[in-house]
Amino acid sequence: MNVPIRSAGAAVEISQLSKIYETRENDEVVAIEKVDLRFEPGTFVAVVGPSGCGKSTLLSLLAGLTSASTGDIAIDGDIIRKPHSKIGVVFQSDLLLYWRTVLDNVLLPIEIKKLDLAKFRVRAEELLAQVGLEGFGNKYPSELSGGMRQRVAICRALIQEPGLLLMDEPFGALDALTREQMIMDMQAMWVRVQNTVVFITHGIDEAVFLADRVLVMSPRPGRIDLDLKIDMPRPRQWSAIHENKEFHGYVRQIRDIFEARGVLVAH
Ligand SMILES: Nc1ncnc2c1ncn2[C@@H]1O[C@H](COP(=O)(O)OP(=O)(O)OP(=O)(O)O)[C@@H](O)[C@H]1O
Repeated sequence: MNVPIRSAGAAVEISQLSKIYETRENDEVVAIEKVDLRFEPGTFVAVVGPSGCGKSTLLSLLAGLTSASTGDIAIDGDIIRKPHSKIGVVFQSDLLLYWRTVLDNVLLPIEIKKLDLAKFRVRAEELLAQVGLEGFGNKYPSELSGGMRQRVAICRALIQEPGLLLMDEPFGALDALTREQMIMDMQAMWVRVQNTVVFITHGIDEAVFLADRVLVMSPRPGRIDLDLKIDMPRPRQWSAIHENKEFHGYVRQIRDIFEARGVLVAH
């Protein structure tokens, strides 16, 4: 029996969310300050902002890996205080276990939760096939390229059909050509799965290319400076995007915010 690939996107409600870290010197670092956001189910949200503005903190709060200082986050009405099966996470580093095969890495969350492995094996194989890794299930991570390993990490995050997929600079460690391919594949994957995605990146171009909404965060303490709706039809073509006037208009708006804030952005 085939396990459906499409997950129902989760609704996300963030209310008055703040995170204050205490340093070893007993100083307080306000990483996120009173953020209110709502993501409709099935929205692709990209988050950009200067280094240290609190992007990873926001993601970690959404993942239930860090506790909030004030406010809360609800996923389909459930308040998140710890990791949740409706949430999948992909980090910059693939974090695969080198002694497990590709298939066993994808199935790791199922094994940990003691769910029916046989049922999820079919889904794992389908997911691998969809990201171009058909027949790679028995390989080990060391036999794969960086881009292939990151695809495996994405399959692992999707294995439980999470309504919310969190991605923290997932293509940041890849070379330029692999990154372009991954951006196109990410679009294709998301069009199929249609879950809610929060995608953190330093790349304004990949944010605008992939997202329905781009959130621009201010320098610390992180607040939302701009909430930009990206109204471009899909599928979007990476090779043609740089000739697209609408694309440039969105990129310009984001750069203007950064420049007004004195944040340097690469050209
Ligand atoms: N565990 C911690 N203890 C103290 N301060 C922290 C801790 N984690 C993060 N910070 C501080 O909180 C702020 C936000 O950090 P965060 O990693 O969320 O930023 P970021 O936008 O993801 O940065 P980058 O783009 O460089 O990855 C920074 O000033 C950072 O030094």
